[in-house]
Amino acid sequence: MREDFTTAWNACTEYIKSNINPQSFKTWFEPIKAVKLDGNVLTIQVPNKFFYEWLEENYIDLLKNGLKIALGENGRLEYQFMMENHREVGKMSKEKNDDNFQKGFSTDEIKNPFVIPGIKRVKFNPQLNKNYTFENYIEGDCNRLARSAGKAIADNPGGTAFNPLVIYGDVGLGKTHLAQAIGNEVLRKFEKKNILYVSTEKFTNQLIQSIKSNAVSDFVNFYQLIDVLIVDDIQFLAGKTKTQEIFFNIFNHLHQSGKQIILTSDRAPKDMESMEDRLISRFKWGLTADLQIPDYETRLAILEAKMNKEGIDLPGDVTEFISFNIKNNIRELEGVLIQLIAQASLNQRKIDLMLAKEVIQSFVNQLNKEITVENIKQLVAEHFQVPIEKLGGKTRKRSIVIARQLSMYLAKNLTNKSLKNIGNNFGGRDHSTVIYSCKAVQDLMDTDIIFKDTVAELEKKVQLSLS
Ligand SMILES: Nc1ncnc2c1ncn2[C@@H]1O[C@H](COP(=O)(O)OP(=O)(O)OP(=O)(O)O)[C@@H](O)[C@H]1O
Repeated sequence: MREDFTTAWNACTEYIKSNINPQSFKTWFEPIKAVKLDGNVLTIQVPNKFFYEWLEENYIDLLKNGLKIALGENGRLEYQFMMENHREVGKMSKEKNDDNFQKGFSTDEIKNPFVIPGIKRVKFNPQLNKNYTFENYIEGDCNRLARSAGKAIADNPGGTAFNPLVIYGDVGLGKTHLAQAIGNEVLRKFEKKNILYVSTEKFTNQLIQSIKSNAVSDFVNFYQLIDVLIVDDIQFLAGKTKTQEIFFNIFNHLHQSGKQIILTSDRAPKDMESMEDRLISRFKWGLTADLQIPDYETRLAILEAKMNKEGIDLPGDVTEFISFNIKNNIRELEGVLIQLIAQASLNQRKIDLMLAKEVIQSFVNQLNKEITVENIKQLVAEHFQVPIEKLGGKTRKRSIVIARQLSMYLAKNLTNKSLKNIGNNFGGRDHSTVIYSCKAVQDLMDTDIIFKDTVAELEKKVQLSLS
């Protein structure tokens, strides 16, 4: 007597066969084997995960009806993936459980609790780092546009004009954090969506492996099932013609299907070399948002947020000193904090300005050794938002005159330069002009309390820039 599961599956496929064309039946149902019937749960074996996804997307009603005929109203279906056919693909990565692509195709006996009715889609592991969220992504002028576009996407993935969202910026400015925060937020809000974060390097390696094992279409199909695809560091696609071509196809498919694409890069699409024009033009379809170097206040806020997370408290002058001196890379800002904590606990040292200076020395080579007139001019020009060269010029515009006089005042009080030398640094002015400027600043400080605060703030900034 034939086994029950074969009988049940035959009854099911009998119905399916009479309702689809022979070619589709041959392609999608002949390779399936029934392997078990447990009560009203029929287990079938399919060649791979993609196969399963395809059945779910395209033939679910047929399967439901067929199963009803074979097992009655309460019939349920469970899936197993075949192992034998996928050894090749299974070799794709040595890391275990690291990679969806590998997992989807190679895991021995993934059982999908595929229940009819009320079918659930199999979820990939999105490969997201849970620590990267919007809550701990501090907002500043440097990232406002990218951050708010990211939030809009997280509310409506694939449904905004920001598709793709290309986030670009220098090393360590938070591209990965922001891209993953979007992924985590989508995951939280839309539990059913398939999200995947992948680095360009991993994407390329997967592709190479799939070419070797003759499974490129499986690779493409896998990526085409994703609802929110996040690809990090796409500048590494440069010069990789085949990877660009496949990525182009995946991009088009996802975009046309209203799926969200988020890309990060260390440069703007227009500056990407050795990249096909058709890809670059697609990168420009949505929004390209850059991350700039955060200003002092934002760096301080980021540092304080990290301290909160670590549960530590540093003296104000230390946090100010770090934030002032580590300007270009937030990863370095965190690095200094970690070093400080490590030094303090390993060497039993108190965290103070002295230790902070030592630690920072190992991160930044170009700490200022002494206050220079040039430093002062730079800080004052930044503060008043005037071009630095105007400080040495002839302009009599009030904001520039004040910035110029204040720079001279600070140079006289904070450096040991002579009046003549200071004057030379301001377009060859003579020593009496420097004296006059210092007096003008002093008078203004005596009458304008806000100006006095500004001078104190700038003095502090100049001193913080000292190592
Ligand atoms: N606005 C921010 N608020 C809080 N933390 C931030 C912010 N921006 C960056 N960081 C932190 O700085 C570190 C570096 O960020 P991230 O790895 O995202 O940078 P990246 O731009 O992707 O760097 P790379 O170019 O090296 O890939 C991370 O730990 C991240 O959490």
